[in-house]
Amino acid sequence: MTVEAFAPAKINLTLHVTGQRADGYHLLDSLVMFADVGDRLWVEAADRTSLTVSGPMAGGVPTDRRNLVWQAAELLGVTAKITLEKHLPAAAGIGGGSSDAAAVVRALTTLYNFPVPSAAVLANLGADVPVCMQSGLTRMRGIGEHVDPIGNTPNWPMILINPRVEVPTGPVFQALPRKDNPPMPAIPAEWDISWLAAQRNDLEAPAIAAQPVIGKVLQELRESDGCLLARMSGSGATCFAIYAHDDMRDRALGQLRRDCPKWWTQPTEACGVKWR
Ligand SMILES: C[C@](O)(CO)[C@H](O)COP(=O)(O)OP(=O)(O)OC[C@H]1O[C@@H](n2ccc(N)nc2=O)[C@H](O)[C@@H]1O
Ligand SMILES: Nc1ncnc2c1ncn2[C@@H]1O[C@H](COP(=O)(O)OP(=O)(O)OP(=O)(O)O)[C@@H](O)[C@H]1O
Repeated sequence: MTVEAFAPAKINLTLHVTGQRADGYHLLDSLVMFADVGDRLWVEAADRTSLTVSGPMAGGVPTDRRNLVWQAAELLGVTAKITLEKHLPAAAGIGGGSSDAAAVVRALTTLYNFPVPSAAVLANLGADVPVCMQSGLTRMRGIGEHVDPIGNTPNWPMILINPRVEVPTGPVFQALPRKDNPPMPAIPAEWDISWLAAQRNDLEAPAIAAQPVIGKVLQELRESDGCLLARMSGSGATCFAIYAHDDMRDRALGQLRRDCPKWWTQPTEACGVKWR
């Protein structure tokens, strides 16, 4: 039997870095959503593990045990034939590898009728893997192992945009001058985009220092008509923008594709259906 799985892009709507553990990992307070764009996977039981990677973003993605999907099978103690179709750019701050790993954990636990490992165990694969087991809006804390579902993601018209520079996560965290920044306040029951705009991504400044083109992406988005909020996701370089209306989003997208044809640009909305 082959189990098909969808690995949606993870978007950090906010990312507050609030401290650092003795082992160097940073404490986070982040509001996370999942988009309707992502990678596709097919998983079936096999005598030994194999991985085939295809798709428009397959270039440079490891096809051996360096790939997080391979490590996900190892964590569960099983072997599997995994086919991965990459649509998300790698090292992009939208959880590509982590979302793929979470999708394989979901597929293999379904296939073998295994219990899903705890968030603390899944975090050993990557700090973003526990949150990627969720499908709705989620508050993530600790280094990523504390996940609290908040509810459905509002249906905003959005753009995801990556200027095609890879940003490794570790060095961006290390370049952060202050580790003890304020956490997010309590999320009001009636929160909206202006509340979101008052929050932060603390990794934005060090990521822009490493890759100044991220500053240009944010400026282009913020200057586009109807843009209510533009911010970087994760450790970058992917940024998101939320628009007042679909037609404004579509106009901005058309303009960005004409002006910056080499950038990865995707219209998106919240991933409304569970993982499919
Ligand atoms: C920036 C985020 O994308 C926000 O969602 C995540 O915190 C990163 O999650 P991830 O890519 O799954 O991270 P990992 O693969 O576990 O860690 C990569 C590197 O990022 C740094 N790292 C990661 C997560 C965290 N809470 N603190 C850290 O300092 C560490 O130097 C680590 O060696
Ligand atoms: N399934 C995978 N897809 C993409 N890259 C992978 C995968 N598994 C391992 N990698 C390796 O992990 C590195 C980081 O890629 P990934 O897409 O996980 O980005 P990320 O920016 O760390 O995500 P996050 O938003 O969690 O910080 C890549 O450069 C690649 O070598």
